[in-house]
Order: sequence, then C-alpha cells, then structure tokens
Amino acid sequence: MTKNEIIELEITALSSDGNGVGRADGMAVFVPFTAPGDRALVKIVKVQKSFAFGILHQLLSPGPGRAEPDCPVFGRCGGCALRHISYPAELAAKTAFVEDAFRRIGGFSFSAAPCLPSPQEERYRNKAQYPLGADAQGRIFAGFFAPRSHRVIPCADCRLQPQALGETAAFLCALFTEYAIPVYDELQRTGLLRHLYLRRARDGGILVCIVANGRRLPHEKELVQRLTRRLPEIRTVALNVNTKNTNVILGPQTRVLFGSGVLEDVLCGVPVTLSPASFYQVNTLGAEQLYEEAKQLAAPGPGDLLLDLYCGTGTIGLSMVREVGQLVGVEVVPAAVESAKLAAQKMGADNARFFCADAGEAAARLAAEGLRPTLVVLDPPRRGCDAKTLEAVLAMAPGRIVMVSCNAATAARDAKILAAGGYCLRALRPVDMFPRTKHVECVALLEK
Ligand SMILES: C[S@@+](CC[C@H](N)C(=O)[O-])C[C@H]1O[C@@H](n2cnc3c(N)ncnc32)[C@H](O)[C@@H]1O
Repeated sequence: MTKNEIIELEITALSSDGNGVGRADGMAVFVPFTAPGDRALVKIVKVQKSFAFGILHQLLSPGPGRAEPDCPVFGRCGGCALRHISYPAELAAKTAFVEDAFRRIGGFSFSAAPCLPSPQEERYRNKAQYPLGADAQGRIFAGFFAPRSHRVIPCADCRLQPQALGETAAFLCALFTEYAIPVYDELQRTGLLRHLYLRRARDGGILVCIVANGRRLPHEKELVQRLTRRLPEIRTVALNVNTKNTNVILGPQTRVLFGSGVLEDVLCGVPVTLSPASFYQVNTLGAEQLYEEAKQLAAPGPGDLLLDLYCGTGTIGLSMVREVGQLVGVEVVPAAVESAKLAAQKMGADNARFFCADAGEAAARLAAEGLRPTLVVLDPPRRGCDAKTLEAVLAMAPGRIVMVSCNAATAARDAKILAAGGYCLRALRPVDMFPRTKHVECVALLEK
C-alpha cells in the first residue's frame, strides 16, 4: 500500500476515535467519517508499519447504520465524529468501544450492558467553549477549531449546545466588533480576546466568562451593562486572564465583572455552585442518569462508609449521602471542595466531610489513619487513577468499588490493577453523555 493510492475497502467496525476501520494488505486502515458496512474508494494518506490512514474518496454503497449528516460544519469543525451514523448505530459502537477496552487492556472477558442513550440527542451541553476569530472586515465571530488545527471555523449555532448559548456568543461578538476589541493572535501573541466560556444551569441562568490575554477589556463596564440588559438570563460575568502561550483555555486568575462569579445549579437533588474552573458534567440530564446508574450498582446502605475520590463538587457522593452512614470526599480544586461543603450544608448532610487534597495522598493518609470505607467511588480525569490511589484503595479493602470514567482505556487499566488485588468485575455499563462525538462514559462495579 502506498501513499495517494486509491483502494476499495469494506468498513467493518468503528475505532474508539470514531474512525471507520477496514482491512487491506493485512493492515488496518482507518478512515474518518465512514460507517460499518460501507463499501468505499479510499485514498491512502499515511502508511505506518501495521496500519494506514485514508480519506473517503467515493462511497460505493452505504452501510446499514448510515445517516445524512444534519450540520453544515460536520467534518470541518473538530466536534462531532459520528453525525453520519444513526443514533442506535452510535450506541452499538460505543458499547463495543467500552467492551473492547476492557477485553484488550483489562484482560476481562465480560459483556458490557448496552449503552444507555442520552436523554437528549441534541442541545444537551450545558457548557460551550468558543475560540474567537475575526474575518477580513474585522467582524469577530465565535466558532470551533478545525480538526488538529487552531483555525477557527465560524459556527453560530452548534446543535450540541442550547440555542441560548449560541445567542449569547453572537451578541457578545457583535459588541466586541463594535468596540473593536482585538482577537488574540496565537503566533504573534498579540490581541486580547481568546475564548468565550459559557455555562447554562437547568433553570436557564447563564455564566459568561471572557478569556483574555490581559487584565482589562476596553469599554468593559459598558459592554457588561449592554450584555446583561439585553440578556437578563445572564447571572454573572467574569474576565479570566490567560496570558500564557498554552492550549489550556482558562488562566489562573478570574475577575468578576457582574454578579457573584458563580452559577447555581441542581444535579440529582444536590445543589451545586459552579465557578468557571469547577468540573461539572456537560450533559445535566445525562449526568443524572450516569449517577443513578452508579448508585444502583453501589447499592448504598446505612452501614456504609463511602469514600468518593476525585469528587469534584461532591455530586456523586452527595447523591447517596442520605442512604449511607458516612461520606468522605476528596478533590484537588479548592473552589469545587467549597461547593461540595456548601451543598452538604444546604442538604443538612452532617455525615459528610470533604478534603481538598490529591486523591492518592489523601487516600494513603486516610488508609494509614485506619479509615476503612466499605464503598469507594472513583471518578478520575481522563488519565485515570494514579498508582498511589489504587494502592491506598487496595489497602483499605472496601467491599465494593464503583468506577465512573470518561475514558474506557484508563478505566480498564485501573480495573486490571484492582482485579490483581482481589476484586472481581461484576458489572460494566457504558452511558452516553456525548451523542454525536466519539466520547462515552462507563460505570463499572468491582467486588471483593
Ligand atoms: C471526571 S471529574 C469527576 C468529578 C465529580 N465526581 C463529578 O462527577 O462531578 C474528575 C475530578 O478529579 C479532580 N482531580 C484531578 N486530579 C486530581 C487529583 N490528583 N486528586 C484529586 N482530585 C483530582 C478534578 O478536579 C475533577 O473534579
């Protein structure tokens, strides 16, 4: 197989990156935006030792799960990877991704339960992060980065986000254009406006955070007045300062320009106070379904001491606090821990304690102090748990461990370590929180 060659290929599966996969010349060939069952002419663009990458040249006959993409920027913005297949086909592929990761990486021969669909297929996100660009006439627009690039593709209304966030971004861009506030240029490191970071609570309230390469915006006061008069659902406006040459969106300092700087929401009956930096699941109804699944697998009872590691604003643990004897939560972001403590106070949950610490260090210290949880929830970031956390959990020897993860590969790796320490995988359930994208959450139950 050589670069630029055009081959005929049958797509047999989807990879966990959302690419179609077929086999030719004994090699796996990955082709974005193809679907299982497609027969296609594929142009080879990169050949490695045991696999190759191609692009769709011509679709000869479509697979059974194919659907007509319903977004004008599908394939050009880096967001959706699966808008060309039906939602049932997407759910089947996501079940297979999770099961496959647990088999290949974890060494488990275990069938995953079918992926739970998201309650909303469209407009399910409660957060939007738009990079900003400007056209030749100096008009500022919000959009999304093209795949593997920092070129901003204008997108006034993304179908994954509520229209209210698109409208807020459009009005802000009109104000930025009117006041001629310059957009940040990554190469020259000049200009001010980097990103718009918006959150929306289930009652419709909006948090606006403007990420800028500087501490002040020209016409800041007027801009905020006009914004909040026009869009009364805006509860708070903040300016986040990010002057670093980095892909990380938020910088270390945030200055409140209007309101309290936080947004109040409710998840699984737990009151949540969100600062821009707090982790919060992006699909509110999907998160309630995910946490409900975690709770069913955990089967919390009054005899339980529940340790919720990587607890964020405390929602998973607090959604079970009324069932358990005691709850201990650990999280590294101070604002999230404050939100968890406040939520416990508002709920009258005096059996809950939260610590701001590294999960591994706190778990090791708590284990050394003799804490013996009967139930542990692990919900780490994409990189999974570190070795120290898993070691401490094994030392505490809880009867049940519930793992919640947005990365089946690291969850499978961590589950394998727990299995080597004497735990059995009892349940594995993918939960779709991110329809149309390649991402999927999963929940697993391990028992001693
Ligand atoms: C996937 S989120 C889960 C949060 C929470 N369970 C929820 O559902 O909202 C992972 C959390 O781990 C936190 N985190 C990242 N590294 C950590 C560490 N070393 N120790 C403790 N928490 C950490 C992040 O700040 C984030 O809140």
